[in-house]
Amino acid sequence: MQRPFTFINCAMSLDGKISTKQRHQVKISGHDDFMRMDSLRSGSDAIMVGIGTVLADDPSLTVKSKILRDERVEKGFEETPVRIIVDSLARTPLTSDIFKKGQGQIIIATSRSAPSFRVQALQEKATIITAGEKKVDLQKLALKLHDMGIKRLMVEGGATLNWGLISKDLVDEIYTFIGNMVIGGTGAPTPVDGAGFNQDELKSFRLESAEIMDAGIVLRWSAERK
Ligand SMILES: NC(=O)C1=CN([C@@H]2O[C@H](COP(=O)(O)OP(=O)(O)OC[C@H]3O[C@@H](n4cnc5c(N)ncnc54)[C@H](O)[C@@H]3O)[C@@H](O)[C@H]2O)C=CC1
Ligand SMILES: Nc1nc(O)c(N)c(N[C@@H]2O[C@H](COP(=O)(O)O)[C@@H](O)[C@H]2O)n1
Repeated sequence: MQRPFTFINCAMSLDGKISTKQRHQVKISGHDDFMRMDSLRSGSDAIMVGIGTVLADDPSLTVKSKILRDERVEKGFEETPVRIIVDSLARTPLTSDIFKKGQGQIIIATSRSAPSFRVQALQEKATIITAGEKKVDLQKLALKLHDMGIKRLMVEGGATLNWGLISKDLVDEIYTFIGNMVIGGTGAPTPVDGAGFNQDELKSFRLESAEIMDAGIVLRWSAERK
């Protein structure tokens, strides 16, 4: 299957949470880790998030460094990589920051269950890709994105989308920044939530590097294929 090279970047607390139990955003990364993330964004054809992250954090997903934006333009790319929201029911608010900041293509991936009036409203602002019946079929979406020229895809969560991609073997690398705070809370999201694997189904990743950064550490993992 021809699909983009796909990597997840996430930041978690030392107890393995990516936001509070109320899904409030926490500044886990420090300055250097945000710069590392910005550089990963800049080097990607597209950045993907789930609708849960849009509703919780309202990210813009733009490249923040002007130097990196200028470098992209010099190489003939848009300042902002393509931004993709995985949004089965087309719930993306029309007032989202993603529509206000940055430029370039925005893709909303929906399923056939999305109400047509919502899809029509979003069509004014984004390219709509329909894949799957009840929820977005991530394998089909990956194929379509590859056909559209997206060869390097950065995924910025959240917990449910990460599970959807990893459980379908669609992830090649994971960057995990581990920060120095404890968030706690039984219901607080972790880097990968969803249904979870059974004991005999676990996916393995190989540790490629570990670097002390800010008040924490960043790990790079690559998928071990069976
Ligand atoms: N610290 C960090 O690095 C980050 C933390 N976050 C946190 O993650 C939380 C949001 O995570 P979630 O609520 O889990 O939402 P999410 O961002 O993972 O979006 C999940 C939604 O994606 C949609 N989806 C459609 N098709 C899917 C499929 N086949 N598989 C999986 N999902 C599919 C569904 O509507 C699902 O509800 C927020 O609290 C946010 O702050 C988000 C990004 C980065
Ligand atoms: N890498 C990272 N470190 C943290 O400490 C975070 N809180 C997050 N959160 C995610 O970062 C994105 C913000 O994007 P914009 O600055 O609005 O472009 C968004 O995806 C958050 O969920 N990430």
